Amino acid sequence: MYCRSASAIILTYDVSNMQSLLELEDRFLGLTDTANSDCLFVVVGNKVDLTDGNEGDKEFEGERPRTSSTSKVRKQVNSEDAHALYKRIMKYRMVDESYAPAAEKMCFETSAKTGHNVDVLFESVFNMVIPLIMKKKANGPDDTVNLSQSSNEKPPKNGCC
Ligand SMILES: Nc1nc2c(ncn2[C@@H]2O[C@H](COP(=O)(O)OP(=O)(O)OP(=O)(O)O)[C@@H](O)[C@H]2O)c(=O)[nH]1
Repeated sequence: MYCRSASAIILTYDVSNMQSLLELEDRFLGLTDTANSDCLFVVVGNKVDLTDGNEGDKEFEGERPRTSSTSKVRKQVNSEDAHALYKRIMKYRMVDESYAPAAEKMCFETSAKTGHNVDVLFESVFNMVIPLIMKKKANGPDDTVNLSQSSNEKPPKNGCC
C-alpha cells in the first residue's frame, strides 16, 4: 500500500463481519505509516444492504421483491465500534484528539451494491481534502524526490582542481 503524499486514506470494513474491522487495525493500519501527518483517515463500513434494519436496502425496493428478514444477516459492527477504531487510529498516529476531526464526521456506512451513502462519503472526503490541498499549494512545494535528477551527476568541487 503506497500512502506517501496521500491526502486521505479510506479504510473499509464489512459491517456484517467484525473480523474485517479487527483486521483493518491489525493488518492494514501499520501499512499507512508512510502517510503524511496531515493525511485524513476515513473509516467506512460497507455492505449495509446485507444487514437487518439498515437504510442501505431502500434503493432496492423497485428492483427486486423484498425478501424476508431471514435473508439478512445480523449487523456485527455498530457505528460505535467504528468510532472507537477511528479514535484508536488517531492515537496510533499521535494526533491530539482535540485537533482530530470528530469520529462522527469521519466514519460512514455505505453499500457499494445499492449506492447507499457512496456519494455522501466521497463528497464529504473531497470537501475536507480540497482545502488541505489548497493550503499545501499555497505553502509551496513539499519534499518530493526528483527522480529525473541524474544520480551520477557529481557535486561541484570546491577549489581549483
Ligand atoms: N451485498 C454487497 N456485496 C458487496 C458490496 N461491496 C462489495 N460486495 C461484494 O463483496 C465481494 C468482495 O468484494 P471486493 O470488492 O472484492 O472486496 P474485498 O475487500 O476484496 O473482499 P471481501 O473482503 O470479501 O469483501 C464481491 O462479490 C462484491 O460484489 C456491498 O456493498 N454489498
